[in-house]
Amino acid sequence: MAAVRSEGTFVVVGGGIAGVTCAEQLAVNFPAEDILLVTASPVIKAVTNFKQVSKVLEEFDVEEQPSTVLENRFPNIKVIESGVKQLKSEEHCIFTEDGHQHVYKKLCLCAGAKPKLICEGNPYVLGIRDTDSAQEFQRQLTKAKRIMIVGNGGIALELVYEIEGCEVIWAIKDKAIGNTFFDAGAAEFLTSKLMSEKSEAKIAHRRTIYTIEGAKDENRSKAKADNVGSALGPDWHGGLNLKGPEEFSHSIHIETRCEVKNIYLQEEFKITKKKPLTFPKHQDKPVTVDKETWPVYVELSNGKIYGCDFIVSATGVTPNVHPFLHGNNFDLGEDGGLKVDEQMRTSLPDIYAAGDICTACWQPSPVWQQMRLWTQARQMGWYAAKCMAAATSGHSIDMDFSFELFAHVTKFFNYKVVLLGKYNAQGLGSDHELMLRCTRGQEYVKVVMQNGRMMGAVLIGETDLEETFENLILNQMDLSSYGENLLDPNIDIEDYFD
Ligand SMILES: Cc1cc2nc3c(=O)[nH]c(=O)nc-3n(C[C@H](O)[C@H](O)[C@H](O)COP(=O)(O)OP(=O)(O)OC[C@H]3O[C@@H](n4cnc5c(N)ncnc54)[C@H](O)[C@@H]3O)c2cc1C
Ligand SMILES: NC(=O)C1=CN([C@@H]2O[C@H](COP(=O)(O)OP(=O)(O)OC[C@H]3O[C@@H](n4cnc5c(N)ncnc54)[C@H](O)[C@@H]3O)[C@@H](O)[C@H]2O)C=CC1
Repeated sequence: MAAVRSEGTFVVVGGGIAGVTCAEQLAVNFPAEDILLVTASPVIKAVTNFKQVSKVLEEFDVEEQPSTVLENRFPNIKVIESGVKQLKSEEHCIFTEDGHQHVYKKLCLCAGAKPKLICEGNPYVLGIRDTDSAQEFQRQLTKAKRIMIVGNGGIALELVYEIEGCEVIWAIKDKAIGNTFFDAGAAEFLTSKLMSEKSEAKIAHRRTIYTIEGAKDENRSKAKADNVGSALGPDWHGGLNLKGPEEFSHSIHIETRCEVKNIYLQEEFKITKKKPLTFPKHQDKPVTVDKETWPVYVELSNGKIYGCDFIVSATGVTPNVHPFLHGNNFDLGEDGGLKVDEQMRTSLPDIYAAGDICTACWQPSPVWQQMRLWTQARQMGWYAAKCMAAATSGHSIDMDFSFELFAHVTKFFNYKVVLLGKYNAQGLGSDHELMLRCTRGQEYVKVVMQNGRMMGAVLIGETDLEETFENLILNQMDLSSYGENLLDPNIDIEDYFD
């Protein structure tokens, strides 16, 4: 097919939250110009029901929409559903799979990230990123008696809570669950919730088993995708039936402080003649999975070997910089993302980046850090468009307020979770203090203090403290004189600081 050369002005690559937000904002700024949104996925992600909860905290839904919906809302946006196969930055041009090329005045790369799998190319190792990979996971789960989940971040936390009717072996490197979001205290609070709520269970006759290898209370309570689609987000599992074939609700066994050493397929395993561990012995085991053989065996660094039906690698993401950016001399961050400065510019002229693909390399506010999250993808996409617009008229703009304070609101184990600032004392060294308030089964409040100032907070449950704490972190007021009263449940802290 003959190449068609279009003279686009602003080109955005990626139909996820970062790319769509960037294109929308460019369309508003330049109503008389065409904005090209080039995306490999057949649907785009749109932010709906946006709510600014407080100065920095925001909540919104995310909808998959056909690209025509976006084009109808913004007549100057043209969506091209085709993957970019090559960028020629010196020629200010991208080449798409459909044989076309598009010249840009300014380009914003928002191609997201892909799962960083523990073992690439192994058909028994699944990553979850987009709708297709989530559906493939669901399909395989319906037949699975036991799976292994590797990783201790957002996806793993959500999966262990949602999966029913299938034994789950959860292998984590750390000694407590949820290391990307929580410290050991919060992890324990959540663990007890998982044990109690799930055992009381949605359906009374179902039984839950929960064991943590190496933890103090070792006993249970009774209680393949190509990854070109956009990343899933809040409530991604809501529409999926995450149910295995068995009749119990939960059966989770956690192996702490270990990594995957080897993965053997059934045939390889027979040759090595290793003896698999059976599921840890306990009296109320709800099901006996007396299979002699499993499709795949996982050897952990603690020497244990588990057979299972498949493995979910929930082990983080890698920015999508290959292969289409190959041959361009981008500066990359340590995590492999495109380095961007405080104006969202990459190291190459007229090329910006936003969302999961980029690595923020500006001097951040003392209470902000990058995390590859939905909210940051939206904020970066919006801000990148503003920067592109300003640069077009020869200006630069001040960093957007949303980068002043890290703020994330989400849900884990059915609890509202708010994370603010240096919520895990990230980068503060030993020079900090923690204050805690915890009511089992109800709320967990932790604040991180340094020199009498609040630097971060973890709020689990309906604490109603987010707005006040957000202000206290932002204004860096000296709180030394309040001491522990700060978390006294009998003091209405909102009134205190009004
Ligand atoms: C299972 C799961 C649950 C999550 N839950 C949450 C949550 O609860 N809260 C939260 O804040 N965050 C959550 N996240 C993270 C969040 O989804 C991402 O941080 C965010 O969606 C990233 O947006 P993005 O636009 O940068 O990238 P993506 O959404 O990955 O979009 C990238 C886009 O680029 C396109 N693309 C890729 N390569 C090319 C190419 N060569 N040519 C053209 N187009 C290309 C893709 O088709 C896609 O449209 C979750 C992620 C996952 C995987
Ligand atoms: N509610 C929320 O906010 C959610 C956010 N997300 C986001 O989606 C993205 C993908 O999620 P996750 O894959 O869970 O990434 P993640 O970054 O949240 O967690 C990755 C986990 O894998 C572990 N890990 C990394 N390499 C490993 C290895 N080789 N062996 C064992 N463990 C290893 C890390 O220690 C970490 O616990 C992340 O950006 C995450 O923040 C995902 C789900 C929910």
